Amino acid sequence: MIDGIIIRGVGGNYCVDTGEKLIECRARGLFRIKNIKPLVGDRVKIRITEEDENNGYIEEIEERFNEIKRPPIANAEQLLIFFAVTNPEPSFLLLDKLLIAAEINNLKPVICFNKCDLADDEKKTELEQIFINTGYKVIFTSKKDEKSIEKLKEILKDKLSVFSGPSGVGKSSIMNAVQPDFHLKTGEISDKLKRGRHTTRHAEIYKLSFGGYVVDTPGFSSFELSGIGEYELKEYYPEIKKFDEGCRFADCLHNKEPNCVIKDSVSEGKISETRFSNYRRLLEEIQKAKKIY
Ligand SMILES: Nc1nc2c(ncn2[C@@H]2O[C@H](COP(=O)(O)OP(=O)(O)OP(=O)(O)O)[C@@H](O)[C@H]2O)c(=O)[nH]1
Ligand SMILES: [Zn+2]
Repeated sequence: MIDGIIIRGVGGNYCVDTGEKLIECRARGLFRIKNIKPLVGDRVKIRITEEDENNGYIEEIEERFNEIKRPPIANAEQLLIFFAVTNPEPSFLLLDKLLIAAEINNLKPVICFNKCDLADDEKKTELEQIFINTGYKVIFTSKKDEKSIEKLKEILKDKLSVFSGPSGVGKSSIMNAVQPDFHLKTGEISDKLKRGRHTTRHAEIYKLSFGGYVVDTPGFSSFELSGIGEYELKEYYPEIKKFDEGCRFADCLHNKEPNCVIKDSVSEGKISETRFSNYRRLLEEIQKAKKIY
């Protein structure tokens, strides 16, 4: 049997990349009986059919370490969270929601501020400071800056990465800068894909010539905080967790309680005001939703 990764799945046909070539596969009936549906991103073992060396059967599916829903993809490793330094201005609330989504889905987040040719060093430092003490990786890219593209390539190399972020921040441009023939490969279907991609359930990951795969997923932006409890929210803010031991109340929500050390950490600049105010907004959203139900 040969190892491979499912890179595309349409109507029960799966395209498996073995590293050497692409094999069109069907799944063994066994999976249907067990109610397992192969997913794009699945690591599989396949058997080539005797009649045709370009066709095969999926015999085994390796255990998944995660699974995202929209689009359905298994084993994604990183979430690239794209925003522009400006034009459009970044929404830090949406950015935080994407960080939480990454955490929930077991993806390593990488914050990527694109169009950095439009920002000076002061602006970049300001953006970096927002994520002080979070431990999150923050990078700056520009399609006009070859060095920044090389750095991004190192991050993407040999991993399955999901691109997320709002429209207009430059995700497609960066994909094309990372691999110029993306444009050609996706070009023919891109118009149709663009119109349909918010509703389409067909998922596909794109192979990088230097190793690794990427997928663009606008669906990830429309993320809801459903399922997170009010006391759980702070678990998704590493810098709050870092300083929250000194808080006199073990169950402090760091919102309206008096003498909260987290508020001191904010005044001291150890936690950014932007992040803290987003935390409180999300907390209020969660509390409001709780009252409705
Ligand atoms: N100055 C500057 N402009 C950029 C950069 N990257 C992209 N742009 C411009 O930003 C606009 C949007 O770029 P796209 O690549 O289409 O953005 P997108 O995130 O893929 O948008 P959707 O496809 O709608 O999700 C285009 O006019 C690009 O030329 C950059 O690094 N610097
Ligand atoms: Zn507190």
